[in-house]
Amino acid sequence: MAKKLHYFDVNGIGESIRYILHYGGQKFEDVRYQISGWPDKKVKDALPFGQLPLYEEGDRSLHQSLAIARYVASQSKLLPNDLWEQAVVDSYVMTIYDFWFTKVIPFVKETDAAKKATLKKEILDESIHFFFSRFDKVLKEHNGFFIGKLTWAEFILVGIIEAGNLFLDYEIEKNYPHVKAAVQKVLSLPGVKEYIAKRKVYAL
Ligand SMILES: N[C@@H](CCC(=O)N[C@@H](CS)C(=O)NCC(=O)O)C(=O)O
Repeated sequence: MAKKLHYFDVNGIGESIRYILHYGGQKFEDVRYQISGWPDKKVKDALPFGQLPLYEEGDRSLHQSLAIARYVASQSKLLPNDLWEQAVVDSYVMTIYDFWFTKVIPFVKETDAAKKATLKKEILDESIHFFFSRFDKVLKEHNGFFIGKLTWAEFILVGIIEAGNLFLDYEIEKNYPHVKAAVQKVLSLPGVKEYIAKRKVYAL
Protein backbone atom coordinates (compact mmCIF):
# COMPACT_ATOMS: atom_id res chain seq x y z
CA MET A 1 0.00 0.00 0.00
CA ALA A 2 1.34 3.42 -0.94
CA LYS A 3 2.49 5.47 2.04
CA LYS A 4 2.78 9.27 2.07
CA LEU A 5 3.92 11.62 4.79
CA HIS A 6 2.84 15.23 4.31
CA TYR A 7 4.77 17.83 6.31
CA PHE A 8 6.62 21.09 5.95
CA ASP A 9 10.10 21.18 4.43
CA VAL A 10 11.69 21.52 7.89
CA ASN A 11 12.56 19.23 10.80
CA GLY A 12 9.80 20.16 13.26
CA ILE A 13 7.52 17.43 14.60
CA GLY A 14 7.67 15.58 11.27
CA GLU A 15 11.32 14.63 11.30
CA SER A 16 11.09 11.87 13.91
CA ILE A 17 8.33 10.28 11.81
CA ARG A 18 10.68 10.37 8.82
CA TYR A 19 13.42 8.77 10.96
CA ILE A 20 11.09 5.99 12.13
CA LEU A 21 10.00 5.25 8.56
CA HIS A 22 13.58 5.23 7.29
CA TYR A 23 14.79 3.08 10.21
CA GLY A 24 12.11 0.50 9.42
CA GLY A 25 13.03 0.52 5.74
CA GLN A 26 9.48 1.60 4.93
CA LYS A 27 9.06 3.06 1.50
CA PHE A 28 7.08 6.29 1.59
CA GLU A 29 6.59 9.47 -0.36
CA ASP A 30 8.04 12.37 1.61
CA VAL A 31 5.64 15.14 0.53
CA ARG A 32 6.89 18.56 1.63
CA TYR A 33 5.29 22.00 1.78
CA GLN A 34 7.08 25.33 1.96
CA ILE A 35 6.55 27.31 5.15
CA SER A 36 7.09 30.58 3.35
CA GLY A 37 3.78 31.46 1.80
CA TRP A 38 1.85 29.27 4.27
CA PRO A 39 -1.06 29.00 4.65
CA ASP A 40 -1.64 27.61 1.22
CA LYS A 41 -5.41 27.86 1.59
CA LYS A 42 -6.15 25.02 -0.79
CA VAL A 43 -3.85 22.60 1.08
CA LYS A 44 -4.88 23.80 4.55
CA ASP A 45 -8.59 23.56 3.84
CA ALA A 46 -8.15 20.00 2.63
CA LEU A 47 -6.45 18.92 5.88
CA PRO A 48 -8.75 17.38 8.51
CA PHE A 49 -7.81 19.95 11.19
CA GLY A 50 -5.89 22.40 9.01
CA GLN A 51 -2.49 21.23 10.23
CA LEU A 52 0.43 19.03 9.26
CA PRO A 53 1.70 16.34 9.53
CA LEU A 54 -0.75 14.07 7.74
CA TYR A 55 -0.02 10.45 6.90
CA GLU A 56 -1.68 8.45 4.18
CA GLU A 57 -1.68 4.72 3.64
CA GLY A 58 -3.63 3.61 0.61
CA ASP A 59 -6.97 5.39 0.84
CA ARG A 60 -6.78 5.99 4.61
CA SER A 61 -5.32 9.02 6.33
CA LEU A 62 -4.19 9.88 9.85
CA HIS A 63 -3.48 13.23 11.47
CA GLN A 64 -1.68 14.12 14.75
CA SER A 65 2.08 13.57 14.78
CA LEU A 66 2.10 11.20 17.75
CA ALA A 67 -0.67 9.00 16.39
CA ILE A 68 1.27 8.80 13.12
CA ALA A 69 4.63 8.21 14.82
CA ARG A 70 3.19 5.47 17.04
CA TYR A 71 1.53 3.74 14.10
CA VAL A 72 4.59 3.77 11.85
CA ALA A 73 6.73 2.80 14.87
CA SER A 74 4.66 -0.36 15.24
CA GLN A 75 5.48 -1.18 11.62
CA SER A 76 9.16 -0.41 12.22
CA LYS A 77 9.19 -2.75 15.28
CA LEU A 78 9.70 0.15 17.69
CA LEU A 79 6.62 -0.47 19.82
CA PRO A 80 7.07 -2.95 22.68
CA ASN A 81 4.68 -5.94 22.74
CA ASP A 82 3.93 -5.60 26.43
CA LEU A 83 0.97 -3.26 27.08
CA TRP A 84 2.47 -1.81 30.27
CA GLU A 85 5.70 -1.05 28.43
CA GLN A 86 3.71 0.59 25.63
CA ALA A 87 2.03 2.86 28.19
CA VAL A 88 5.35 3.73 29.85
CA VAL A 89 6.84 4.62 26.47
CA ASP A 90 3.73 6.72 25.66
CA SER A 91 4.17 8.57 28.96
CA TYR A 92 7.74 9.59 28.06
CA VAL A 93 6.69 10.61 24.55
CA MET A 94 3.93 12.81 25.97
CA THR A 95 6.34 14.36 28.46
CA ILE A 96 8.76 15.20 25.63
CA TYR A 97 5.80 16.87 23.89
CA ASP A 98 4.94 18.77 27.10
CA PHE A 99 8.34 20.43 26.80
CA TRP A 100 7.71 21.21 23.14
CA PHE A 101 4.15 22.47 23.26
CA THR A 102 4.14 24.22 26.65
CA LYS A 103 7.63 25.77 26.50
CA VAL A 104 9.19 25.90 23.02
CA ILE A 105 6.09 26.64 20.92
CA PRO A 106 4.91 29.63 23.01
CA PHE A 107 8.43 31.06 22.56
CA VAL A 108 8.35 30.39 18.81
CA LYS A 109 4.93 32.03 18.42
CA GLU A 110 5.69 35.10 20.56
CA THR A 111 6.07 38.18 18.37
CA ASP A 112 6.96 40.76 21.02
CA ALA A 113 10.78 40.85 21.24
CA ALA A 114 11.00 41.49 24.98
CA LYS A 115 8.46 38.77 25.85
CA LYS A 116 10.22 36.39 23.47
CA ALA A 117 13.56 37.03 25.21
CA THR A 118 11.94 36.34 28.60
CA LEU A 119 10.46 33.07 27.36
CA LYS A 120 13.81 32.01 25.90
CA LYS A 121 15.57 32.78 29.18
CA GLU A 122 13.06 30.71 31.10
CA ILE A 123 13.56 27.78 28.73
CA LEU A 124 17.37 27.96 28.90
CA ASP A 125 17.53 28.62 32.65
CA GLU A 126 14.74 26.40 33.90
CA SER A 127 12.67 24.27 31.54
CA ILE A 128 15.53 22.45 29.85
CA HIS A 129 16.96 21.48 33.20
CA PHE A 130 13.59 20.43 34.57
CA PHE A 131 12.83 18.07 31.70
CA PHE A 132 16.26 16.97 30.52
CA SER A 133 17.82 16.20 33.91
CA ARG A 134 14.90 13.83 34.41
CA PHE A 135 15.19 12.27 30.94
CA ASP A 136 18.93 11.87 31.56
CA LYS A 137 18.31 10.03 34.83
CA VAL A 138 15.79 7.65 33.26
CA LEU A 139 18.11 6.90 30.33
CA LYS A 140 21.03 6.35 32.70
CA GLU A 141 19.01 3.90 34.78
CA HIS A 142 17.79 1.94 31.74
CA ASN A 143 20.88 1.23 29.73
CA GLY A 144 20.62 4.37 27.60
CA PHE A 145 16.96 3.90 26.63
CA PHE A 146 13.68 4.93 28.27
CA ILE A 147 12.68 1.32 28.95
CA GLY A 148 15.99 -0.49 28.47
CA LYS A 149 15.61 -1.03 24.72
CA LEU A 150 15.14 1.06 21.61
CA THR A 151 11.57 2.25 21.09
CA TRP A 152 9.93 5.17 19.28
CA ALA A 153 10.39 7.36 22.39
CA GLU A 154 14.10 7.86 21.61
CA PHE A 155 13.14 8.97 18.07
CA ILE A 156 10.67 11.51 19.42
CA LEU A 157 13.29 12.76 21.87
CA VAL A 158 15.82 13.32 19.10
CA GLY A 159 13.31 15.00 16.78
CA ILE A 160 12.27 17.47 19.47
CA ILE A 161 15.86 18.18 20.52
CA GLU A 162 16.91 18.87 16.94
CA ALA A 163 13.94 21.12 16.24
CA GLY A 164 14.36 22.86 19.60
CA ASN A 165 18.04 23.49 18.94
CA LEU A 166 17.20 25.11 15.61
CA PHE A 167 14.58 27.41 17.13
CA LEU A 168 16.58 28.26 20.25
CA ASP A 169 20.00 28.37 18.58
CA TYR A 170 21.22 26.18 21.43
CA GLU A 171 22.37 22.66 22.26
CA ILE A 172 19.68 21.36 24.57
CA GLU A 173 21.46 18.07 25.22
CA LYS A 174 24.89 19.50 26.06
CA ASN A 175 24.77 19.01 29.86
CA TYR A 176 22.98 15.68 29.76
CA PRO A 177 25.40 12.91 28.74
CA HIS A 178 22.84 10.12 28.51
CA VAL A 179 20.50 12.26 26.43
CA LYS A 180 23.43 13.23 24.23
CA ALA A 181 24.39 9.57 23.78
CA ALA A 182 20.78 8.71 22.88
CA VAL A 183 20.81 11.42 20.20
CA GLN A 184 24.02 10.02 18.70
CA LYS A 185 22.64 6.48 18.86
CA VAL A 186 19.45 7.33 16.97
CA LEU A 187 21.25 9.47 14.36
CA SER A 188 23.64 6.60 13.58
CA LEU A 189 20.98 3.90 13.21
CA PRO A 190 20.74 2.13 9.86
CA GLY A 191 18.30 3.92 7.58
CA VAL A 192 18.42 7.09 9.67
CA LYS A 193 22.13 7.59 9.07
CA GLU A 194 21.80 7.31 5.29
CA TYR A 195 18.80 9.63 5.25
CA ILE A 196 20.64 12.28 7.29
CA ALA A 197 23.67 12.09 5.00
CA LYS A 198 21.44 13.08 2.08
CA ARG A 199 19.08 15.59 3.67
CA LYS A 200 19.67 19.28 3.58
CA VAL A 201 20.50 21.13 6.78
CA TYR A 202 17.48 23.10 7.78
CA ALA A 203 17.46 26.60 9.10
CA LEU A 204 14.26 28.10 10.36
N1 LIG B 1 -0.94 18.42 17.77
C1 LIG B 1 -0.62 18.50 16.38
C2 LIG B 1 0.00 19.83 16.11
C3 LIG B 1 0.26 20.04 14.65
C4 LIG B 1 0.91 21.37 14.38
O1 LIG B 1 1.09 22.21 15.28
N2 LIG B 1 1.27 21.56 13.10
C5 LIG B 1 1.86 22.80 12.69
C6 LIG B 1 3.28 22.55 12.15
S1 LIG B 1 4.35 21.85 13.33
C7 LIG B 1 1.06 23.36 11.54
O2 LIG B 1 0.47 22.66 10.76
N3 LIG B 1 1.10 24.68 11.44
C8 LIG B 1 0.49 25.41 10.35
C9 LIG B 1 -0.89 25.87 10.67
O3 LIG B 1 -1.40 25.67 11.79
O4 LIG B 1 -1.49 26.46 9.76
C10 LIG B 1 0.35 17.35 16.01
O5 LIG B 1 1.10 16.93 16.89
O6 LIG B 1 0.36 16.89 14.86
